[in-house]
Amino acid sequence: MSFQFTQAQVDIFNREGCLLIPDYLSPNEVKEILDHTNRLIDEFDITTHPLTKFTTENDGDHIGDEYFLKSSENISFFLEPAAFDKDNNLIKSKDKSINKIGHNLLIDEVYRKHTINYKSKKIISRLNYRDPRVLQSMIICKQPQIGGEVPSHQDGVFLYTEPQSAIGFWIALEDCDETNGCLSYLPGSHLNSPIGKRFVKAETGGTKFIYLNEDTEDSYKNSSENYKLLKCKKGSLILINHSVIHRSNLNFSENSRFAYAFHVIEGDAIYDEKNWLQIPYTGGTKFTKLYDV
Ligand SMILES: O=C(O)CCC(=O)C(=O)O
Ligand SMILES: [Fe+2]
Repeated sequence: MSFQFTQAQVDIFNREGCLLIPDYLSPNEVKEILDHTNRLIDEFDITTHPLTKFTTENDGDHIGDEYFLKSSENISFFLEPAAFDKDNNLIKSKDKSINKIGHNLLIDEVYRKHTINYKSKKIISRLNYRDPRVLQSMIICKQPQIGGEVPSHQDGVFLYTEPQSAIGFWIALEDCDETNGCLSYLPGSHLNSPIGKRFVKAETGGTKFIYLNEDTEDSYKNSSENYKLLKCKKGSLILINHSVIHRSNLNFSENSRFAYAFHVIEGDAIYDEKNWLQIPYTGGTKFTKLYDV
């Protein structure tokens, strides 16, 4: 067990808000996740997917909201809007039409073992988490040519705890650079950017934002030359602080940009019922432990 996570890396992460760790996964481990993901995509029946069948008469928004909210407990497939024409016909092959798969991949043994293990335990315990819980897990596809931009944001908006505690583990499954939409971030922005808004369940069903801090909202729009690019090789891990401002560009290359990401929170932080992501369906009251304390 040779994986090291040093105090020097902790210091960079605390200063920058993001940290790149090359070779977190071996080429064989990356291949295992990619092969498995491609198998799931092969088995996925897009013709019966609720979001390919809706028409304006049968309330696609409502079906979409339901499907999204329930994905907290299962393996759901989210489709790339640009894979459809204006009449909602699929214009890309199935494997090129998926935007994201989530949000609880831990029910699958392959994703689970690459999430809960001695390496993530070493990182999270060095960062002084007491009772780390895995809140969500997903494959992000960023398809060639249509994989859209992820606008500037803070993860604490979507994974809101008091005090803030979310941390992203983002693992490149393919090489990433500026042509296929690698991540980029505003160095140190987590140190002076209180969470700008919260993504919550709306009373009427669906989701909405509650605005908290306009200055942070303004700094999301900061000019792109201040963003630092996180170009990396497949197998790299990028840690993302809850408050750091980060984004990714659209993918205008011929290659996809698959990544596996999971987010962890502190189990004893307040996680209230306003948050979009809840686990009412599994009968549990708490998210999965990253490790047994
Ligand atoms: O994969 C991307 O482009 C964005 C990912 C992201 O923002 C995250 O995992 O927090
Ligand atoms: Fe993010």
